[in-house]
Amino acid sequence: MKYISTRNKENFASWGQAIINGISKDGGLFVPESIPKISNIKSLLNMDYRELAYEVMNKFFVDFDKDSLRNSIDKAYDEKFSKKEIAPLVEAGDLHYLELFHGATFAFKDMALSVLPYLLKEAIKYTGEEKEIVILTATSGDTGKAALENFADVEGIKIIVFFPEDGVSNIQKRQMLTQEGDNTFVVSINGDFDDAQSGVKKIMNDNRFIELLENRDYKLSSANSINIGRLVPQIVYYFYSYLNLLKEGKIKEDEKINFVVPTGNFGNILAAFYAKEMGLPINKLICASNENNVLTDFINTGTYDKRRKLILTSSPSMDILVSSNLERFLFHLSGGDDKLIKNAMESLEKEGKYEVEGLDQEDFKGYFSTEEEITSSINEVFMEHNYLMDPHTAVAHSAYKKYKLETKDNTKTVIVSTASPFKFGTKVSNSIGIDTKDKDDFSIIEKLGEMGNLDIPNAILELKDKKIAHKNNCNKEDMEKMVLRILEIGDNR
Ligand SMILES: N[C@@H](CCOP(=O)(O)O)C(=O)O
Repeated sequence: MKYISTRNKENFASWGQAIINGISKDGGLFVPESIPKISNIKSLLNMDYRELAYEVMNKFFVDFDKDSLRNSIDKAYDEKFSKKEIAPLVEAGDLHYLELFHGATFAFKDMALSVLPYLLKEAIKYTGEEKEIVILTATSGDTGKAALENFADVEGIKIIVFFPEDGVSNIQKRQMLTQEGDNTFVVSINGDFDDAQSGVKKIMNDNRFIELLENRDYKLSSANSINIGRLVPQIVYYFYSYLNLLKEGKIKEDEKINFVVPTGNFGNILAAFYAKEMGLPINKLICASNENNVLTDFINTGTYDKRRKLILTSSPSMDILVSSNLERFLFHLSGGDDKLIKNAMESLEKEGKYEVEGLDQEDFKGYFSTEEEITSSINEVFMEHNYLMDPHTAVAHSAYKKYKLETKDNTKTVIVSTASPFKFGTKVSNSIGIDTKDKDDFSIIEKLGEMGNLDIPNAILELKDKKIAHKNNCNKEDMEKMVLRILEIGDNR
């Protein structure tokens, strides 16, 4: 199977090149030339997470050596995950929560980033790439730590993470700044997530910079969801949760279900779209945003307009105005119209907006949640069902309530639960009535654990005494210089 660029179908890559490059040289994103199908979903019923991951990923990476793929999956989804199911489905009231935060860094990013290092290593073998890989990552909190943790000490790979100095939670920041591993580098930037993400994309498309690095035997790659190697593993848990409902007799064969996905960069919900296209019976995909509601507006009007101020919210992983993966979605929806995508992306770059007409977005619904609504969702679900949600999951819960009110749809619904409440202790605590005034992050978390009757993960408790290992900071304009400094390359251009 070939991977083609959303901005020029003539630019294509093998799975290995697509994973190593992360992004196409024309600035587009790699997509599979056709989305593979799984015709007999029921035949997957008794598979565990690893077996299912193999079935799904093998469809996308067809000429990946089969044993190596199985091996990569087995090594990725092991005891790093604290639940044997890897992605448990928890029932609370009439909803099911697909918990994707039981990996090493307590956010859904572990679902793909625990396997990406293995995929990348295999891609290096497959393509014969000889340069040292330098992974650039932009993060608003969760991706950064998951990428650092999973790539730490991987031979032949360096990882540099850029995060907005004031745009992540205290725990997320501490998780990143205390990261060990000689190949890991963390840089806070004086700017927001969009600055970090556009800075990384700019670097990855700067031919002179790439040449400078290549002359020093470095090759750039990405651990963000612009990399197709991030998206394919995320498709698995949509199948897994559906099959769980089926196995438990909660739905009948072929019965359609809804997923509500809190999303900023549109990667998680795009993975759900791929699952649907592969044949998973999905009714509606409900796209949940926080007050940075560009996606809600786009789904409701067909106009994508980033000309607004980025709002710092209690769900920082979604504080994004340029949602990268929408580009892939539009490409598929338009039947692969690369000209349309190129024009739309140019218009976004130059004018800050684009419009698309006549694309059938029927399967998607979009809603956003305010801070007050997030608070009341966390409170309501805790008081009624004793279930504690993090603010991102609460965004999804609150979006679902609006959907339900508007449509009266009774389809069985899964809320995609993307992070542990302990990463966002203050907001969650305040929402359930814990007084956090003058308390430090760790005493807040302890109280939250008590109230919620939940074990606090050791890796979170240990953050308190861990040494700060990274102190780099730069202006958003100086990200290239920072990369050169980290790689100890002089710039004589
Ligand atoms: N949600 C983000 C922003 C980057 O998203 P990604 O899925 O493209 O890596 C984060 O947690 O950093």
